[in-house]
Amino acid sequence: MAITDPIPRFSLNQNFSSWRLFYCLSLYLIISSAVVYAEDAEGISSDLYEEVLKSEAVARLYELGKVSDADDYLERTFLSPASVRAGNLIREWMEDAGLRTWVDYMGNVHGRVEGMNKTAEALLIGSHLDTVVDAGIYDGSLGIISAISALKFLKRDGQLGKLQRPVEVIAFSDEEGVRFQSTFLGSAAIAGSLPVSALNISDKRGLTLQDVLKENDIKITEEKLVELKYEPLSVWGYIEVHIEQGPVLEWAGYPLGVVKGIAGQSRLKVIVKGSQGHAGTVPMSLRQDPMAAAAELILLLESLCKHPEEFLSYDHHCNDIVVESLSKSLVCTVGEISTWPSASNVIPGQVTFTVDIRAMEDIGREAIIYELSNQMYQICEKRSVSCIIERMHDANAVNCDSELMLRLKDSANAALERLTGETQDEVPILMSGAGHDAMAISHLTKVGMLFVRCRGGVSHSPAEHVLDDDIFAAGLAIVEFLESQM
Ligand SMILES: NC(=O)NC(NC(N)=O)C(=O)[O-]
Ligand SMILES: [Mn+2]
Ligand SMILES: [Mn+2]
Repeated sequence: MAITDPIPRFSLNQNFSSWRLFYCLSLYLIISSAVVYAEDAEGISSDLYEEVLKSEAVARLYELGKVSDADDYLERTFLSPASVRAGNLIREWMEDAGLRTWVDYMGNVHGRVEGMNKTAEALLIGSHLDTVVDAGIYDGSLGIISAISALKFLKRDGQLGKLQRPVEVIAFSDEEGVRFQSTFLGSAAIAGSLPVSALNISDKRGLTLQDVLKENDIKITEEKLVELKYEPLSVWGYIEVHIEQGPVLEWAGYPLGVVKGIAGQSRLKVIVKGSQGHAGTVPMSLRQDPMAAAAELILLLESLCKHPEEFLSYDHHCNDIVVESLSKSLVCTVGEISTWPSASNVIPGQVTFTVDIRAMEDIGREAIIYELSNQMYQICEKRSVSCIIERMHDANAVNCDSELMLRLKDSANAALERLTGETQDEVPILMSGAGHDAMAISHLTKVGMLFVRCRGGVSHSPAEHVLDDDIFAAGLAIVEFLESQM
C-alpha cells in the first residue's frame, strides 16, 4: 500500500448530527490507525519512510542551517570554524546511519558502507558542506543530508548489508570557492585534478590553503595531496542530489528533475591601478581614476554578455552555432568589488573586482574571455590606468552519463509514484547553469545529478526554500536508486 495523505480531518464545527458525527469520528479512527501501520508491498511501515526521509531530514537541514560563522546570516567557507562544526555534525549523522567515517587531508567528510562485496567498484554520493555568504540552507546540504537519510532508512529497514557494492557519501569541503576564489578544492583533490600549486593560493587575510589546513592540525604535503586521489577502477560512478537553483522544475510542476549537463565556468580577478589623489584638487582632465575605469569595464562586460553576437567576430574563434549557443546560455557576473584606500575624499589608487563567466559551450566562453580581455586593455589604455586580469578558476562544461541519467529518471519516477500512488510522466531533463562538485568528480568517474525543485528558483539567498515533500521525494529517489544496487 503506497504512502497516502492522512484521511481528511472533519472539522468539528461542521453541521453534523451527534450520531453521524460519532459514526464519522469512529470510522476515521479505525481507518487512520490502519493507515499509520499501513505497510507497503515490501512490508515496510510507511511511517519509517516519512520519519527518516522527511521529518528527520528536514529537521537536520534546519539544524545544519544554523551552523554559521556569522551571527545573523549563513556563511561557512573552507575549513572555517563553522565548517569544522558542520563537518562534525555530518559525521555524527553518517555514523547514525551505520557508516564508517573519516575526514581527509582536504577537510572532506566521508561515510562509507562496504555492502556485500567490499572489493567492488564503489558508488559515490556527495555534495558540499560549504556555503556562499548569506546563503540558503539547502545548497549543498540537501545532497548530503538526503544521501545520509536514504542510507539510514536502509539500515533501519535491515537492507544496508544487501548493497552489491560499497556506497560512500562525501561531504566536500569547498565547492563554492568563496574563501580562495578557486572552487572544488575538496572534490578536485578526490578526482586527482587539484594541482599542488593550489596549496599556495591565499585568502583575503593572506593565509595560504596550506596555512588554513595547518590551523586545523592538517599537515598536508604534496604526497598526502596526491594520496587523496581515488583510483578510477575503485569507483563505479558518482551521483549528486542538489537544488535546481533555477525556475524550471517549479514552472513545469515537478519536484524532481534529471540533469543532462553542467555549464562551464571561469572566474577572473581584475585589478585596475591608477593615480591615487586628493578628491578636491585633481582636475577631472588630469585624473587616472581606476574606479571610473572599473565602472566602464563592468558595463562592457554586461553588454558583451547580453549581446555576444555584436562583439564576436565570425572568424576561426567562433562560428555562428557557438554564438547562437552563447546567446542562450552565456551569463556574466561581477559579485565582488573592493577599492583602496576606500575613503570618500580620495581618488582610489586601485580597484579590484571579480568576474564570473559561464556558458554551455567552452569554445564560446573562451572567445568571450578573449574578446573581453582585449577590450578591457583598450579601455584602460585610453584612461591611462593599468589592468591586470588573473584567471582564478576554470571548469569545462560536463555532460552527465546517459546510464546514470536513465537510472536517476527511473528512481525519481518510482519515488514520485510511491508518494502519489500515480504513474508518472517522464521527469524533466534539464541543464545546470550552476556549478557542482560533479564537475570535478567527472575527471574521476561517470557522474549523474538529480535536481530538486526550489521555490521561485531562488538560491544563494536566505530566501532559498524547498518543500518538505520535495525533500521527501529526493530521499525516496536515492532509496530507489540504492535498492537498484541490491
Ligand atoms: N551549486 C552552486 O551554487 N555552485 C556554485 N559554485 C560553483 N563552483 O559553481 C555556483 O556558483 O554555481
Ligand atoms: Mn552554491
Ligand atoms: Mn551547490
